[in-house]
Amino acid sequence: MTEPSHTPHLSVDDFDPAASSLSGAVDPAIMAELLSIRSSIDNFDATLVYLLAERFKATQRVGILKATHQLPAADPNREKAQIQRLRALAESANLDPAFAEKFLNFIISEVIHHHQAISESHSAVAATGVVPVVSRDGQGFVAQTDDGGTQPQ
Ligand SMILES: C=C(O[C@@H]1C=C(C(=O)O)C=C[C@H]1O)C(=O)O
Repeated sequence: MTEPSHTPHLSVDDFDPAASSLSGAVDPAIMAELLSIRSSIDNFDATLVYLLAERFKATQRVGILKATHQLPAADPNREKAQIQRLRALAESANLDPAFAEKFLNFIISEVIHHHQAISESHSAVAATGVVPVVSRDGQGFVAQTDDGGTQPQ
C-alpha cells in the first residue's frame, strides 16, 4: 500500500491511468489486460468518492441539526442497527461482513468527529456571537462577525 499523498491541488487530469511499477517488466498483452481491468477500478474509485461526498453532505446536515438542538454527536443504537444491516447486505453480496463493519465504523467515527467540531463551533457562536461561515472553496471558515464583516479564521 502507498502512503497517503499530501500533494495539494492535484487535478484529476494529472492522473496517469497507466502508472505502474510493472511497466516494461510484464508481457505487453498481460499489461494491456491489467490496464483494462484497472480502468474499471478507476471508475469504481471515482464513484466511491462521489458517494462518500454525498454521504458526508447528509451527515453534515445531521450534525447541524444535532448541534442546534443540543443532541449528542453519536447515536450508538442507530450505529448497531446500521452495522447489523450492512453485515447482512455484505453477506448477500459476497463481501466480507467483517470488512463491511470495519469500513462503516471508520466512516462513522469520522462523522462523529465532524459532529463534535460542529457542536463546538456552535457553542463558540453562542458564547462569542461570532458566526463561522464555510469559505467559498469549502476548505475552511471565514468568521462572520455580528456587524456582518468577515475575517479569516
Ligand atoms: C449521522 C448520524 O450521526 C452519527 C453518525 C452515523 C453515520 O455516519 O451513519 C450514525 C449515527 C451517529 O453516531 C446520525 O445520528 O444519523
